[in-house]
Amino acid sequence: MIHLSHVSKSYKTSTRPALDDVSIDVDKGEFVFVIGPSGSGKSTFLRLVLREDVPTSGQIQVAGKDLGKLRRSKVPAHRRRLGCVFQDFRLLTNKTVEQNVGFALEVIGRPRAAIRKIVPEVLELVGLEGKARRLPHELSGGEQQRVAIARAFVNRPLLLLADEPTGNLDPDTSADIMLLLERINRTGTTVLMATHDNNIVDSMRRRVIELQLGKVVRDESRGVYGVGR
Ligand SMILES: Nc1ncnc2c1ncn2[C@@H]1O[C@H](COP(=O)(O)OP(=O)(O)OP(=O)(O)O)[C@@H](O)[C@H]1O
Repeated sequence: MIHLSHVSKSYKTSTRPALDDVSIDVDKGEFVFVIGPSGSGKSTFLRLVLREDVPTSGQIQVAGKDLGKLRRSKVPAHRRRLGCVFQDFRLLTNKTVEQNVGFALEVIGRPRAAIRKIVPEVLELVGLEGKARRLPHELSGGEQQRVAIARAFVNRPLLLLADEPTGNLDPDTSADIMLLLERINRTGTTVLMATHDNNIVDSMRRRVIELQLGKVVRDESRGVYGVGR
């Protein structure tokens, strides 16, 4: 699903590379945590997979596509095949829950009748039935993240990228969000999640890729966050 081969990324204004000769393979259906201290390159990794930025050297393939060969005009289509969830939810504040989710279908040209059918199904999946008409500010943080997950998942993406999705949530709400991401993973969607949350990583025992100063220092199946961090 994701294949990185000797990928390095240097930002113009930085002295050391944000990613330094990183080679990683993630298979379809895996659930992978990307951990590491602040500045270790986690977000950079996710941004390269999303093709929000390009590597300085090395090759990246996502879902069979070589991103280095992807024409600029095909980048939006590539991004739409992936789902993304962020720490700060990034909902459209003036749109209701159902409009936020429906919008993801509108932009890919799904007919109105299909949108009317699919949106309630996805809202039920994330446990937000009954809240479709609310605006984001009328929801708790955990509910807002559920909307963001519903929006990311409504196109049934092959891959869901989550950058610190529980970063703004309390432990109980975070655990609920993780149950939801697990459920999405069980549908066959590959999940790649950057996190600082040691409790979540330790309780889920999934693959852990640890970055330090832009290098992979650990890649373990059924890993833990690590001692003393
Ligand atoms: N747009 C940018 N321009 C210059 N340097 C950048 C840019 N984005 C990130 N960096 C640098 O690249 C390195 C990796 O940053 P990145 O955001 O990928 O780390 P991270 O592991 O996601 O950190 P955090 O956990 O704090 O989100 C850092 O040294 C950072 O300062």
